[in-house]
Amino acid sequence: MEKESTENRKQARIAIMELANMISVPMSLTAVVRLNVADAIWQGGSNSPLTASQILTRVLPSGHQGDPENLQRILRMLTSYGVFAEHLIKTPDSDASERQYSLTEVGKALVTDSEGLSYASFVLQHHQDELMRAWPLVHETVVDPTLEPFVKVNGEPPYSYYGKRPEMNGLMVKAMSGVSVPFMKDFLDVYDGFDGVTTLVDVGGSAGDCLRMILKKHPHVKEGINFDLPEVVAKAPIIPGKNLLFLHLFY
Ligand SMILES: C[S@@+](CC[C@H](N)C(=O)[O-])C[C@H]1O[C@@H](n2cnc3c(N)ncnc32)[C@H](O)[C@@H]1O
Repeated sequence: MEKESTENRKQARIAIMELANMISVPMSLTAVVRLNVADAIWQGGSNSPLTASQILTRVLPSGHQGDPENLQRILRMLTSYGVFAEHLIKTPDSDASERQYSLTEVGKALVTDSEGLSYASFVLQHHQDELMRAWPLVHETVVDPTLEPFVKVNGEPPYSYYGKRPEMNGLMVKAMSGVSVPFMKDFLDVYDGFDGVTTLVDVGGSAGDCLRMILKKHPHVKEGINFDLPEVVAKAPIIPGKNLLFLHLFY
């Protein structure tokens, strides 16, 4: 075995500490989403680097100063994971520099677009209390796989649980739209597999975004069927001029 004092061994110990503390990364991401930092920096496309104090003046109600030092700690953490770019700017009246932050391509995914969508809802959806409470039980799936952790802590499977809670159901639908709409835009630019299709079924189609976009791009598809759960299709908008069916499975 290698000697305890080798550089490799030291690096390995640091790696374990980093892994043990990994939760700080997604939780910091959730913090900036809750504070709406990405929209505050983006401001219609300017993406001008801002200090933590300047960001706070944009995200907090007037009269609330907040704690720029704590925000800066979160921003620095996420800078090391490529969400923000950090700029060291010399302050005019001293030799000191101040830290300013803009959005990287990764950070821009959190900016609300013209359709009110972004990846922010996906972040929030994944970090709701009900899901977070299930994570400490992952090891139990090895010992007894009959009940998934979510069911153990919440009493029923995720989708039926969401269905009874309009807020969770709405967040799930919004998270899916935020992820799928930009994906489908790129996908439809290159995919030609819908030629000859007249009826299309989207199984688990959520609010019907993918179906809506396909039907718009391919008018020869006359009928779309969004096959999803009752609470989900209830939130799906109608597509004018198209024969769109909303079906659901009772389980
Ligand atoms: C990960 S989401 C995918 C959403 C959508 N396809 C998209 O890409 O945006 C999975 C979808 O499956 C649906 N689903 C889950 N269980 C279902 C069931 N038993 N019958 C029909 N749909 C179901 C959920 O409501 C949800 O909309």
